[in-house]
Amino acid sequence: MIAWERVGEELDAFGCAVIPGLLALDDCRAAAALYERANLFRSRVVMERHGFGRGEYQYFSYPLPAPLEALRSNLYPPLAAIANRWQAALGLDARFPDSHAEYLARCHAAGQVKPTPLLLRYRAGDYNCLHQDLYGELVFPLQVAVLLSSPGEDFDGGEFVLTEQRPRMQSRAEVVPLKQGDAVVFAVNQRPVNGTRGVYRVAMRHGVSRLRSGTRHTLGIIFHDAG
Ligand SMILES: O=C(O)CCC(=O)C(=O)O
Ligand SMILES: [Fe+2]
Repeated sequence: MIAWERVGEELDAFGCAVIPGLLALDDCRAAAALYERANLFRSRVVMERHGFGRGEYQYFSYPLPAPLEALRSNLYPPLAAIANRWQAALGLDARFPDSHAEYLARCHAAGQVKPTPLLLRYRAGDYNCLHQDLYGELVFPLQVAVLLSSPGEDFDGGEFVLTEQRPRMQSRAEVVPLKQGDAVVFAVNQRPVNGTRGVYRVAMRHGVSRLRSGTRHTLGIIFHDAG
């Protein structure tokens, strides 16, 4: 069982929350091994070629592997409830539908048809520059990354980091400690913050610090599709 109430509170307070042990260790190993199965993916990105960092990732093709499809659609409804709370706090009228199938139908109708779940692979010296996974007008405001490798065992360094850009203020950084199988839920872009003079928005970015040794795999679950 996922403690969604705590996850929601931490997202409200910090823009990120950990779900401990979202995947069992066997499932982590199985998911990381998919990286070698080129036929499962629609494209491969070598980060250095684009100035995104160092390391690589691949976007899955549709149909997604069944466990990934299930994870994406099962995580969506509780996250949509949080996202809708954020929409209200920001004074925005649009609401996210209850099911991921409905949300994807909206993405597809808007021309965002390409699947966005991805597997990432980092080796010694690799890193992922601070970024936002925006792929078109439709943006689901929360996303999930699952650490598939074991820190201190499979790799060292390579920490998940977030920054929060506050209006006319200095940025705040957050390092998220993860164990193998843990997931981090975080804001894709903007989130509401309660200030003394009402709600204001901050913009988040995420990335990964330099790997000191070993190999690190992650599974990224993004809920909007790409144009
Ligand atoms: O490797 C990571 O921990 C971050 C992956 C990432 O950028 C993502 O899932 O969008
Ligand atoms: Fe990302």
